[in-house]
Amino acid sequence: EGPIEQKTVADISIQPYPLLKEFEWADLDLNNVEDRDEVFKLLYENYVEDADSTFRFKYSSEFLDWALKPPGYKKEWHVGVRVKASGRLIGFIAGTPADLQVRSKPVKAVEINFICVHKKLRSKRLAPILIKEVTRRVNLQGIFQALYTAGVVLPSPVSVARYNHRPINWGKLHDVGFSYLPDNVTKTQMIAKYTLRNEGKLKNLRRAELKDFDQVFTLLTKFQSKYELIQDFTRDELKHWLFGDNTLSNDKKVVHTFVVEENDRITDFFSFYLLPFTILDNPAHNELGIAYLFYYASDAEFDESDSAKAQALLKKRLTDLIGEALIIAKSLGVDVFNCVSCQDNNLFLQDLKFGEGDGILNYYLFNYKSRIISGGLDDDKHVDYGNVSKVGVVML
Ligand SMILES: Cc1c(C(=O)c2nccn2C)oc2cccc(OCCCNCc3cccnc3)c12
Repeated sequence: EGPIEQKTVADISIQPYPLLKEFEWADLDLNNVEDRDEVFKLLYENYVEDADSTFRFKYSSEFLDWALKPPGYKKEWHVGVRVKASGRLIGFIAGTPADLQVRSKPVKAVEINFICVHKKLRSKRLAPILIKEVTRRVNLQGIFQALYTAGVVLPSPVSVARYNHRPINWGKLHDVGFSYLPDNVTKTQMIAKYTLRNEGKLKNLRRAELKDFDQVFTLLTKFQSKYELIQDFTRDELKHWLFGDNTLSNDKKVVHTFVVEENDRITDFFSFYLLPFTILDNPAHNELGIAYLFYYASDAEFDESDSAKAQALLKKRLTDLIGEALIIAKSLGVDVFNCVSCQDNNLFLQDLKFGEGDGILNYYLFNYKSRIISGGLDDDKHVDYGNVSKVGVVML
C-alpha cells in the first residue's frame, strides 16, 4: 500500500493546463462576495441533481464558506473556468486540505469536491480538464494524493457505501415523490411510523460550546482510531468543521454539534450539517430540508475481552445518541435525515428506522494503492447490518 506515482514539484508544469480557445481560467477569491456569489449561482443552477431531476442541491453561501474555506485552504485550489467573451463562470472544482490516515499510515492529501460544469456546456470534456488543473495546482504545493467521492463507478474505489434516509416529515417526502406508499399500508400508518417525540430521552444533552472542544477533540480522536480511513484533523480544522462560523445564529448555522455531559465529563457528541434540496417544479413545496450525519463519538468502553457485549453497549449508546439528533433535526424543520453506511452507522440504522437508499457512494484515493476498506455493505452492495464499516471520514 502507498503512493503509486512518485512525482516531485520539479516535475510539475508552472503553466496552467491548456483550455479550449473560448475559455479562460478564472482567478477566484471566495472572500470576494462577487466571486462567491458566482460560484453559488453556478452550483445552484447546475450542480448535482437526483436521477430524474426532481431535486437539486441548494448550497447556501454560508455552506460554501464553511465547506470551501477550512483552516489551511488555498484560494488557488478554488478553480474556475470563464467564457472569455462574456466573463461568465461556467465551470468549477474545489480542493481543500485533508491529511488522512490510511490504516494508520499518514497521507498528505486534499479532498476534491464540487466539480460542476454548466448544463449548456456538458460533453465539451471540461470536467477532465478541471480535474487536471486542480491536480496541477495541488501538486505544485507538494501534495500528490487526493480523496474524492462519486456516484459513478471509476477505476478501483477504495470503499463503497450506500445512502440511508430516515424520513422525518413522511407526508412531504411522499408529496414530492421521494417516499412511496408500500402496498397494504395507509399514509396514516406511514406517518405514525416516523412520528418522533418532541423531547429526547438523554437528559444531559446540550448544544456544544467552545469550552467543550478539548474533550470533544480527544473523544473523537480515540473513537476514530479503530477506522482504517480517517481524516487526521488538527485542532483548528476540527473546530472549524464542528463549530463553523460561531457568529451565525442557530437558525442560520450550517453545522450543529451537541454533547452529552455527565459530572463535568463529555461522554458523547454528534454533529450534522444542513444542506437542503431545491425541489424542481412542484406546486406545493420548493425546498426539502435535509440533515446529513457528520462526526460523532462515544466513550462507550470497547473492552477487547467481550467484544460482543461491548458492541451491544455501543449500539445502545449510538442509537440513543442519534435518536436525539433526529429529534433536534425535526425541530430545525428537517424533512429527511441522511447518512451513509460508514462509521458505526450500521449499528443504529434499523432501530432508528433509516431506510436503505438507492444511492451508492464510491470513495476514491487518487495516486494511492490501498486494499479495499469496508464501507458497511455486503457483497450485493446492500447494507450489512451485522457489520460496521472501517471508513471514518465523512465527505460533504
Ligand atoms: C446526496 C444524498 C442523497 C440524496 O440524493 C437524497 N436525499 C434525499 C433525497 N435525495 C435525492 O441521499 C443521501 C444520503 C446519504 C449521503 C448523501 O450524500 C453524501 C454526500 C454527497 N457528496 C457530494 C455528492 C453529491 C452527489 C453525488 N456524489 C457526491 C446523500
